[in-house]
This record gives sequence, structure tokens and C-alpha cells, in this order.
Amino acid sequence: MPHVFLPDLRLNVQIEGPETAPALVLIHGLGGDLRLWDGLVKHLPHHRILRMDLRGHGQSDTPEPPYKMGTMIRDVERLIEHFGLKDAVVIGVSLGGMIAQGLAVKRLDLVRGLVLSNTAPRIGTVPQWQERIAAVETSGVGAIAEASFQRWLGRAWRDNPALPALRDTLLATNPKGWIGAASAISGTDFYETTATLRLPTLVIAGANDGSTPPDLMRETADLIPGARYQLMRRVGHLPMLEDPPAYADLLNGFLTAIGHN
Ligand SMILES: O=C(O)CC1=CCC(=O)O1
Repeated sequence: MPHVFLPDLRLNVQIEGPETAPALVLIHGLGGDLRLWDGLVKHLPHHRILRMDLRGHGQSDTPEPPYKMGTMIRDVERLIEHFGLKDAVVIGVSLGGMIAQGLAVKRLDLVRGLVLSNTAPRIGTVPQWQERIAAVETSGVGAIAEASFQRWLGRAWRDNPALPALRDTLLATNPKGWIGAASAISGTDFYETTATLRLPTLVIAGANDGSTPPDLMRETADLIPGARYQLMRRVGHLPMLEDPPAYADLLNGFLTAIGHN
């Protein structure tokens, strides 16, 4: 997979689809990487799709932690500019959805629409993130793995077919990258700025999501006038991985409704 060499950072990216097609930007969450979207991308053959490994994740560089949310937003902004994408629909899950919110506030000229998947203006509490960061500093990413899978996949997490892929990706994440990005989440509260957004938005919740539960997702949708809210059943925090065809149906419905196809 190609790397983009920014002056201070090398980011691993994948860009595919017809060059002149409407653009989509896909942003994964904490402890993930760009492969999260593999199952979904197959259902989107008519779009120009950019996805990346965020700093500290996948095959991208891992600067020393902590990271700031503004820095992570700037990374994605620079990639969009690098590829000359215009009027993109930005689709972010969890941490990726926080980056998407911040990017839309900062660069509405680049963002035509938002898909906020299993995310919120603020996720968790500072003490929760401090505790998780301390555990990863002491014992590595494995220390938070089981609790994360439980939050992400719900009570029957051990039997979830998505578990092996999630486990491989999370456990392969550089602890410094995980700590860096968790620090960015911990320091972020976008309630006031997200409430200023006025653009087509789809908010997707998963019924079994213990990290960003349906009520929180509904509250997030209510911040943005006109945002659509869709609840997916039988999935948790990562519905694009757990049920790619159903996720693609929701997404394609939204893209058609806003004429982004
Ligand atoms: O770990 C979690 O509970 C959920 C999460 C927060 C940000 C992210 O990307 O995942």
C-alpha cells in the first residue's frame, strides 16, 4: 500500500475508484486501521474512496504520544489536499467520527456531507481514559483488549464473527500510537462546535454498542439540524465490519438522497 510523505509524517493510505467520481473519505477508530472498511468498499464501486491509517496506527508512522485532536484532524485535512479531493462525504467511526466532526467545522469547503458512525462529540470521561492509558503504559494494548471487545461487540462478544479481525488489528497497534490517540480523545469535547454544523449528515448507531450507545448517538444527531438517525440492529460499535451489506445500504441511501453518486 502506498505511503504519503508529509513533511513530518508518513501516512499509509489507500485510494481507489474512478478518479472523477464523487469522493468519500473513510476514517477508522482507536486501535483500528484502514482494513476496517474492506467489506464496505466492495459495495461502493462508483466512488473515489480515500482511506488511511491514522498516525500511530497500522502502517503509518508513530510519533511520540500524546497526540492532540487538532493534529489528527490536520493529518486528514492534508491527505484530502494531497489527493485534491473536493466536496467529499467524510465517514468516520468513533475516533474517526470525532476527526470528521472537527474537520467539517474547520474545513467545510472540503466536506459536502458527514456520516457519523458510532461516535459523539465527547466519548468516555477523562478518568476512564486516564485509567486505560495507564494500563496500556504498564502492560501494553492487550491490557485493555477484553474490556474493549465487550464494549464494542456486546454481551456475546466472544462468539462474534468480527472478533478475530478486531483482535488482530487491536493487538498489532503500537502502544504508543494507542496512547497518543486515546489522549486526543480524552481531551476532546466538540459539543459546542458540532452544534454549529449545517450540512447533510447521517448518524448511525449500533443496538449492541456499549461505547457510543444508541441514546448518545440520538443526542449527537439532535445537535445537527436535519441530521438523519439510523439504528442498526444486531451490531455494536463497528457495524461496517459486522454487517457490511446493511451498512452499505444505509450509506448508499444517504448518498443518493444528497445526490453524491
Ligand atoms: O474504546 C472505546 O470504548 C471506544 C472508542 C472510543 C474512541 C474509539 O475509536 O473507540
